[in-house]
Amino acid sequence: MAASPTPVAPVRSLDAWIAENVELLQPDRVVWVDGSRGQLDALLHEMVEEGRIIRLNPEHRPYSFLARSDPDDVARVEARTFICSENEADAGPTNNWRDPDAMRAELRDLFAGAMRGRTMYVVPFSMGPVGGALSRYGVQLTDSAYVVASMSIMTRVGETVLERIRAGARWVAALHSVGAPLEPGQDDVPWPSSPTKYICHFPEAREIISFGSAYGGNAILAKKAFALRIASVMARDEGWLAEHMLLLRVTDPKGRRFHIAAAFPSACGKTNFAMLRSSLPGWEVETLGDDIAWLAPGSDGRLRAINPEAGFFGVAPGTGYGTNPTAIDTLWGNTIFTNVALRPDGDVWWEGLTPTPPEGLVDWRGEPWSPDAGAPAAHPNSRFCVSAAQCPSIAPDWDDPNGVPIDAIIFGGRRASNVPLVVEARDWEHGVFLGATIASERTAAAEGQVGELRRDPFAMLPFCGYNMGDYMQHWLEVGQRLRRTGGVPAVYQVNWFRKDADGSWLWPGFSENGRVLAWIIERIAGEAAASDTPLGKVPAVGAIEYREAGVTDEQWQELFRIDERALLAEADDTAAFLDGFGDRLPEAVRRQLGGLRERLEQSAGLSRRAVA
Ligand SMILES: Nc1nc2c(ncn2[C@@H]2O[C@H](COP(=O)(O)OP(=O)(O)OP(=O)(O)O)[C@@H](O)[C@H]2O)c(=O)[nH]1
Ligand SMILES: O=C([O-])CC(=O)C(=O)O
Ligand SMILES: [Mn+2]
Repeated sequence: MAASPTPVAPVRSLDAWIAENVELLQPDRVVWVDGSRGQLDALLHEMVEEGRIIRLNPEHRPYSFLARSDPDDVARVEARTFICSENEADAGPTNNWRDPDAMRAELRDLFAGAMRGRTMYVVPFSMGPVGGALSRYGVQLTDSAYVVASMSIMTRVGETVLERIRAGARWVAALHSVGAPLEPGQDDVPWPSSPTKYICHFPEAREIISFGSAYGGNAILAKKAFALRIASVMARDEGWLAEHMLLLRVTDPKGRRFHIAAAFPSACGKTNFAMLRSSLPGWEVETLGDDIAWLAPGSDGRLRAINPEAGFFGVAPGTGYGTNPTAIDTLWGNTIFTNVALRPDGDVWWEGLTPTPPEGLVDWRGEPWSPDAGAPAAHPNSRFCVSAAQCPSIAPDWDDPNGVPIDAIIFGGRRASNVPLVVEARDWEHGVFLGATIASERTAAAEGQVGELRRDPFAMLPFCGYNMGDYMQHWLEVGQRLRRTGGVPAVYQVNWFRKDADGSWLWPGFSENGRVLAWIIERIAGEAAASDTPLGKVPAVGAIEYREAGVTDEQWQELFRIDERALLAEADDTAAFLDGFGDRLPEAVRRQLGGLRERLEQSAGLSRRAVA
């Protein structure tokens, strides 16, 4: 039998891979994306003409567009996301696994003829500045013009990358189809997609195959699929870290500069923190990245980080002048919005942009909307896609290929109870434990029940390309290596989302998070006081001026209240979660849990005695 063309054969050469996929997918035409403004302009114009996107009123929002997705294609589909490693154990208990050969066979059937009636775009892209030591290349084939336009904003696309690949640089193969071929005479829809969805990763082959969705994290394959899932495997093999982290530089009133990387789960505040305007005078934050960081021990012995992306794919709802003015100033134009509401004047709106909605809105589905509709006008996971360079707080050297040296790593999550506003880890091993045991309430960033508490280790639950137990071990090893050179960053845990008994936020968040950042920096500089708790060190009395943030003494106490009984119950839950990793769980993580339980028991005993 003649070898059938397959999207899944080991990649021989770029041209052979494309030729095989053209034969299998049968697109009407193939277009190479060259990264030029002219080509992107023409593509966007064509999409407007075809009714796929709406051009916003240029008087309000120049060169900006609104895309409305299929109502069944609005978020990442974690249940349809697979790590197809050769051994199931290498995917680990937190990933869906499929046998790579079986998966490839199934995908081959799905992809046969999948691009009939459509254009196959060839998108060569670089994660990180082209030519940078930490940068990596990829090529995405896609039949979605929306994905091409988004990739052009989110990554460095085009000729310069292609030259590197032609010169022999390694690259990741990323195949994508919306899975909606057009038969002759068949009418198209604005957002083609398929009810059958597969987001598949082949870690050993460094390959991605995505079918059926055009939504961000499922389809802009440079982002979650490459820069996190495949890159985390590369990082494991090569001794670095690929993380779901924002990157920022903070300059204190004395003019000293510090660099922070922070991992919060999806829709838990990375973009907002990366663009922080601190309420504390004299503290300046510059943005380096808002979602993904690649970190590697540098020749200077420190952990250095780059933002591999070139744009922001940010959550719209909740973004307003009162919360994130920098983001609002970033979005003045040149932006692709997805699933936000449309105003009658041709501009956009979403919940939180202004305190009250304007009259005459059209909702994200394209239906007339009024405040009594009983559902938000913008989808809770509606997004903006805009170039990083357009952000007023972007650091002038944000795309330095050598990255920045990291002083502190912060882990966060969305927790109504139990987790204090801020905690300092006792050391790196304790910090790894804090990262490994993050739990967070589910958000609209993925399909599923919003609000449900789940474990999200390192904010990487949906993004780790291998066994999460091995991943914890890898973190411990990177720390050991940095310790030898004196470059271990400090580690902190934050929680902006603790609530009181009535369900109101205890902490105002946003610009007031600058007070927490200042305490962290002063700790690193050896200038701020802390007190010990069973969870780690917290700000000493007077170390943070919370009253200036409008927080009462009672609220402050509640923000740091340690409920030993609830925390011991959570520790039991943590033990059950960690047991799931079996012999892949590092001993150090188990030891940390033991230490936490001991400290909590002791503290509970002390308070019992105090009461008696
Ligand atoms: N209450 C409160 N809400 C916040 C805070 N920071 C961010 N949010 C809200 O949380 C939501 C998500 O915030 P983002 O900054 O977009 O989250 P992200 O981590 O960048 O999300 P992804 O792009 O999904 O990875 C938005 O609705 C924000 O308004 C905060 O300090 N307090
Ligand atoms: O991947 C997406 O669709 C957006 C994102 O940043 C996340 O979910 O963390
Ligand atoms: Mn994200």
